[in-house]
Amino acid sequence: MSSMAQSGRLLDIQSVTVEFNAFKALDQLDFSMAYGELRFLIGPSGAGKTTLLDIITGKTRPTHGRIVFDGLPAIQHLPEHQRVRLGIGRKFQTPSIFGSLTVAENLEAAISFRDGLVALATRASDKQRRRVIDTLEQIGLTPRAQTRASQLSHGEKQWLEIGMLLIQKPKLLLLDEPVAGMTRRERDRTGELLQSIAHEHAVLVAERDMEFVRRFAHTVTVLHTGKLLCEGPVEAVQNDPRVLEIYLGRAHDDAPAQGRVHVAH
Ligand SMILES: Nc1ncnc2c1ncn2[C@@H]1O[C@H](COP(=O)(O)OP(=O)(O)OP(=O)(O)O)[C@@H](O)[C@H]1O
Repeated sequence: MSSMAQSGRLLDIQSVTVEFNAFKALDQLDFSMAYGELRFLIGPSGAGKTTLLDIITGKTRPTHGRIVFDGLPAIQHLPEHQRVRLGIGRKFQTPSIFGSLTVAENLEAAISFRDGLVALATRASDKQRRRVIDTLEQIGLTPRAQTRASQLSHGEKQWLEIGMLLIQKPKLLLLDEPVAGMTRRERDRTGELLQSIAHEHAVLVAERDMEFVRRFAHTVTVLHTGKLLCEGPVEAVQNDPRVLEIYLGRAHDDAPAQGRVHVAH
């Protein structure tokens, strides 16, 4: 077992800076996550949340700094597809599912994505079928297994895509605003799903919906101007004077500021 694995750290971002021309979207950022941890990432618009996800997946390369993942000392040099193979999965806001295939067929197709193969033409093995059945159960879409993906509701499409990532067994799952556009009921089910998949997979969620964060987060990291402003349990973070200050006075939907901090559950 590697020393990273022994230390319990899956991801260790060390002093990472991302410059766009002279502008620093991330500024000497240190950030780490443990194996199987569920972490929420918040911060005002432009704080660097998406850029942080981008440097983990390899979409953006850091100007300076190092990224250690699962014991590998310098993954910042690796291209995106190699990071997928290491176990880094990402879900974007717009689902990338195959509308003409059924839910089960989408999951079958996803099994092979991580290895860079297309298995649509090949028949699923018993083991793969078992994985499809288990994943359907996990994402709550067993009754929809034979439904064409194009017929699913917005929330169901999002869960299917999460399932398509889970079936690839990522060590780290990155989600960008997973509950955007969802109904209250769908948001609740998504929160429960995220909590149920953590432990087996580490999950990092960039989120603006503060009510959702308050309900489902344990540990929260707050970014501001590309730096880590504070980190800790959600109750402490939402009352931290530095956090209140960056959101105060902003007529912003994502403000966790006064009067909105203590939302009844
Ligand atoms: N490719 C790019 N070129 C130039 N500037 C960029 C680029 N990508 C991001 N930025 C800038 O970097 C800063 C951080 O952007 P980022 O998208 O990471 O913030 P964010 O916290 O995700 O914001 P939001 O909540 O609005 O999505 C912003 O000021 C943005 O304009």
